[in-house]
Amino acid sequence: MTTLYERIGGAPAVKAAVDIFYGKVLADDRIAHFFDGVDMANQNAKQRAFLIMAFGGPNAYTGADMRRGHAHLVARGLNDGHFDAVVENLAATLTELGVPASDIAEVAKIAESVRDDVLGREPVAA
Ligand code: HEM
Repeated sequence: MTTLYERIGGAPAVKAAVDIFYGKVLADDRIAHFFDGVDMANQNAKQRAFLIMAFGGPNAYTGADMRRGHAHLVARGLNDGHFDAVVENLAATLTELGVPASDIAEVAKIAESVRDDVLGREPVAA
């Protein structure tokens, strides 16, 4: 049984998606300002880590890391609308790369699983 990460194309797909995704994020006035002053040398590694996690691939991050990694952004007002914008840009990137809608839906679900951690709040009861 192939994993979502493998189906999407594994590491080469991540590589292809990084530039498209990052270009979209930086062109998006809703969220570009969060990346002001972020170390560009680190950005590529960060984007890769982001995408591998979103594709359900092997990653070294936990929910606690996601809280720590975004706490300074929450302090700057990071909210659900910003999170939605990132997921939207990710879905648009994958659509451009020809990923089927069913797989994109699964990626969005994985992103949802870290929403409360990224936004620094306790999980809301379903
Ligand atoms: C599915 C949701 C998300 C995932 C999986 C994710 C993943 C990551 C990862 C792995 C890092 C690197 C952490 C580290 O090692 O330092 C990171 C940092 C970062 N994330 Fe996210 N992220 C998500 C949502 C967001 C959102 C919604 C925004 C803003 C709109 C955002 C903006 C940033 C920025 C600016 C950094 C770099 C911070 C810095 O270097 O100062 N992320 N993210």
